[in-house]
Amino acid sequence: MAGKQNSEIREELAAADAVRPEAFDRAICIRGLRNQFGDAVVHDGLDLDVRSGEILGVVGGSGTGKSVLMRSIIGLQTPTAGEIEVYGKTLDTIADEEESRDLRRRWGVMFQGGALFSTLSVAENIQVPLREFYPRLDAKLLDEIAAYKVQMVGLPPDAGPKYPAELSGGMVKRAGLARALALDPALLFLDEPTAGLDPIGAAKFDALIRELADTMGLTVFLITHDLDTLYATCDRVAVLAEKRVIAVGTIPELLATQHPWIQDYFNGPRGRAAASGNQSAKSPVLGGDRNS
Ligand SMILES: Nc1ncnc2c1ncn2[C@@H]1O[C@H](COP(=O)(O)OP(=O)(O)OP(=O)(O)O)[C@@H](O)[C@H]1O
Repeated sequence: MAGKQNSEIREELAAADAVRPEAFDRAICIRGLRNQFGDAVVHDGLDLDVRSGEILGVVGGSGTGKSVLMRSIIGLQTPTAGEIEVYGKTLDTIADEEESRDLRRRWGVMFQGGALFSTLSVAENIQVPLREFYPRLDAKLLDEIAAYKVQMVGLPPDAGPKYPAELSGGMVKRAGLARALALDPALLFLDEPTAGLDPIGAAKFDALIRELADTMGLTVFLITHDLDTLYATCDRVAVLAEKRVIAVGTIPELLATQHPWIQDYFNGPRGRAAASGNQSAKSPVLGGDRNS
């Protein structure tokens, strides 16, 4: 019976491909975005394209609206004005609930700090989006998928039954990533994934993101303050300042611009240290101590 249900679900999935990410050169297209809270204008005339298959780093000073931008894209924040398309669809104008669900299951989100449910085990956390989108999946398959995701992010198998409070900071991040990957998304949003990790743990996490993105063909929207992460993982970087994206490109391209914030950011002492560290450790080592 369970097998029949699961095969039916797979057939439904194949049939319900209203959104086909592989058909789009640009995963995300934003034009004229404005976000305003009371008198405070956070974004004004913000344009940004995220290319399919790239890891795009998003940087900017504190309060420049990186998280608000991410929340706007995934529909948690209704913009004051402007247009946001994800795989050619605009979330707030999709009338059909099925189509909206189809779009939302194409992305996974890892919020700042992991945002795991503290009363659920790691495996149960991973199963939350699966239960939401596929309520008829049976318990055995849910457990199998959770175990696979645990392995995929480099957690030991015994991490599945553990609760977030029993995990190290690095393991919490990996569990958050596993949950974000639960639905096999095409698009992954990461909000400061390495914040709070020690440099070795952060480097391992960077390598994990790069490896997963390459093997799964993911498009990644990655908010970070971590210069090492930019050098280790990102194909391009978008810079938020002056209420919009002032520049987007590879790090060498950004370095060629004369904008003072960009120069301070990449050519300041930390930027130079990250650049030289990137030269001497081009490919951080995967694996090793999986507790970090
Ligand atoms: N729901 C809200 N209501 C009012 N103001 C908000 C709301 N959400 C965000 N803001 C404001 O929008 C601005 C941008 O916030 P956001 O969290 O996007 O910044 P950020 O660039 O991600 O900052 P950080 O790097 O410090 O995380 C801040 O001034 C914040 O106080």
